[in-house]
Amino acid sequence: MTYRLEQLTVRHLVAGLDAPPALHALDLVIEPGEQLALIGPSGAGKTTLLATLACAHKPAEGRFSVFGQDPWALSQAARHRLRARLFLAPQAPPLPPRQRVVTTVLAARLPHMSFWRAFASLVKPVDPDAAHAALARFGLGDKLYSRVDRLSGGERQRCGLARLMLSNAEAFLVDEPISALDPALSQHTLATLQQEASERKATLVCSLHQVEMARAHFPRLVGLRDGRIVFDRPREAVTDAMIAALYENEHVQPPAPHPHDTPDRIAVGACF
Ligand SMILES: Nc1ncnc2c1ncn2[C@@H]1O[C@H](COP(=O)(O)OP(=O)(O)OP(=O)(O)O)[C@@H](O)[C@H]1O
Repeated sequence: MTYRLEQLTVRHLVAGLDAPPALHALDLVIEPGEQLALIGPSGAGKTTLLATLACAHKPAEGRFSVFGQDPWALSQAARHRLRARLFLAPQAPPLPPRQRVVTTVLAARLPHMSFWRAFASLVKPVDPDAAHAALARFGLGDKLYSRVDRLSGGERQRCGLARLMLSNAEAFLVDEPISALDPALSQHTLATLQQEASERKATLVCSLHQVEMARAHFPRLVGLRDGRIVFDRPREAVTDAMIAALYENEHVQPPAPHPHDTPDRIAVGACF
């Protein structure tokens, strides 16, 4: 299996001290090639869970295995090798602003290169065709030689996903990949990610705020709230009532009308 979490609790460090748990006693098993969406309100723990699956957070309690190994029982070098089999795509990828897109995308291959080849590739991209092909899958083929800081937020997000295409990862951990995209691009982007994962038989775990997209695209939905798994079901078994309960009381109240925005005032204003 790809992941096994048993009673896993994760805390962030705040000012050097343990904060209250961001994830509480999670039990989760993810098989190779599975595609699942993490949904839940803001602060539910989706990003923390993805980072934990990427071996970026050491759990405080419980048992955790990736490809049958406990990463935190391994040497640092072995854990590094294990991490190279995983790819975490953050919502806002930290891409070097002054770099060309081609160099940034090809950086996905750095963990698998020798030091000198990696160094040389930073000076002169070694395989621009591969970078172009990966970018083209997200509609960004024409941005190959653009500077990263000239990309829009949505383009930067897709640039991060193009990196994923060039990695050798066996598990894709993708955090809100469509948060900066319009509906048509969102559909295309999710379909591209899912197709790549299927072809490689890679595991795909994707957090989404767009619940209907999650229900439409993913066969398994995991609902998180307050750091706990509220449900973990095939999509057919997830009802509207379960979704409503997951997000209950999470709606932000609309702001009170401004005293000057009364209909009278608007009508008067409209005369000018
Ligand atoms: N670096 C951090 N340091 C301290 N606490 C953190 C840190 N990152 C997240 N948290 C806390 O952990 C909890 C889970 O946050 P997380 O970012 O995982 O939620 P999320 O479901 O991804 O939220 P969103 O949908 O808003 O991105 C929250 O209470 C959050 O305040």
